Amino acid sequence: MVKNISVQPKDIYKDPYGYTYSEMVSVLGENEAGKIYRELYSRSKNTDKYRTITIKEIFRGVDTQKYAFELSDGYCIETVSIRRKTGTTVCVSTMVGCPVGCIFCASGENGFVRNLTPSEIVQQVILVKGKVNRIVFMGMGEPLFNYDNVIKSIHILRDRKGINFPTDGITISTTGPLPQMKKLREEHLKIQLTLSLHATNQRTRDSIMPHMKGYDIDEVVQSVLSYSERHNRSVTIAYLLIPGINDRENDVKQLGKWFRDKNVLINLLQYNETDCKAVRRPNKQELVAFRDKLNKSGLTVKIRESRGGNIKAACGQLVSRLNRHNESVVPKKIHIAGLEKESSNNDGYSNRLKSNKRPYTKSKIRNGKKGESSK
Ligand SMILES: C[S@@+](CC[C@H](N)C(=O)[O-])C[C@H]1O[C@@H](n2cnc3c(N)ncnc32)[C@H](O)[C@@H]1O
Ligand code: SF4
Repeated sequence: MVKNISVQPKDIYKDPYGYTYSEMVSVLGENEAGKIYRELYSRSKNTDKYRTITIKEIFRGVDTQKYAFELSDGYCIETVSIRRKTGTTVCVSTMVGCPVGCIFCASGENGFVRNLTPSEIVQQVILVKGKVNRIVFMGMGEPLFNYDNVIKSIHILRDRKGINFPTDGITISTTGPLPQMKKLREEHLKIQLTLSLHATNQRTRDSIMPHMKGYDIDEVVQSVLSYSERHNRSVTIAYLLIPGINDRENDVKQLGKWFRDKNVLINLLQYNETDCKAVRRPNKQELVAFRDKLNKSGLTVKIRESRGGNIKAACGQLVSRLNRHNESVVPKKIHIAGLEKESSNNDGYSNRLKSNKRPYTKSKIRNGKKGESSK
């Protein structure tokens, strides 16, 4: 039972999109913010206008846990916590679904449903167990397409009167929409930035990241370099190695041309399994060979260690399985630039399965009591 709650729910929830800035700060300043959230939720769960989130299920891996959260309107999101020697990293979601529809990522398979509010983003950090020392915006959704709410959530997390989270420990990973990249460059926020590039020419990028078609690849690259220069810090280029698609000599050459002698780390990603049949996971030798070629052309490269694959918690595997009516959303087949992919239309609703089949079992975590997932 939480004592001394100085702020009543009705005072806090003024904004339908979550707490206002100062109100959120006053809640987090209570030092027991997690408990308070749960208390507020238990008082308010019968009404839809309070945008609290609640743990529906926890999937446990070795050092990785995946949280399925239920939102107040019945949608689900997933969040991952990774335990490291130095502390816990939380990988937060910014949307239900994703409009970008990258062919290799499960998060965009059912299209975009809605943006998360600042409070829904912040609550993911607070409800996760462990001492969080890194927050990465690498869960479901494209953070910069939910720009205002993501920035607001960062202001809340870093507030001195709140949990005072160091901005340095926050990373945004983005596909690089240009207007938002320009805006981000001008923010007084020294966050870490990762650009999900994944290709070295427009045609390839368009075919694997369909919604980014309108953005010139060269300008996207220049915008991340410009962020690096303005803030005098290293940026990361995420490059998902897809054999036969983006692993040619020309790709090595172009990456060298763009990033040699720049303050850039290339992060090579290995495909984590989703339903996409058009992408093959490279083996370790292929990854190492590509890394060596990049190294030879003067680039700093790291192979990203992937965790949580056994509980579908690795990059690109997070999904929102339920719609607002708690029905499964089932992907249908579409064709993108000759590449076959499982996906649905963009509204996220019309492929509802009218059956009662639910991918999640009923919550095993009730009233703070946790249990093993059935997965
Ligand atoms: C899920 S995204 C979320 C952040 C943002 N939407 C983005 O694309 O950068 C985080 C990272 O996971 C990568 N990713 C997506 N699907 C993947 C998969 N199946 N295997 C490995 N990495 C994947 C993305 O390219 C991106 O670099
Ligand atoms: S990789 Fe990122 S942008 Fe692409 S569909 Fe997944 S979440 Fe969206």
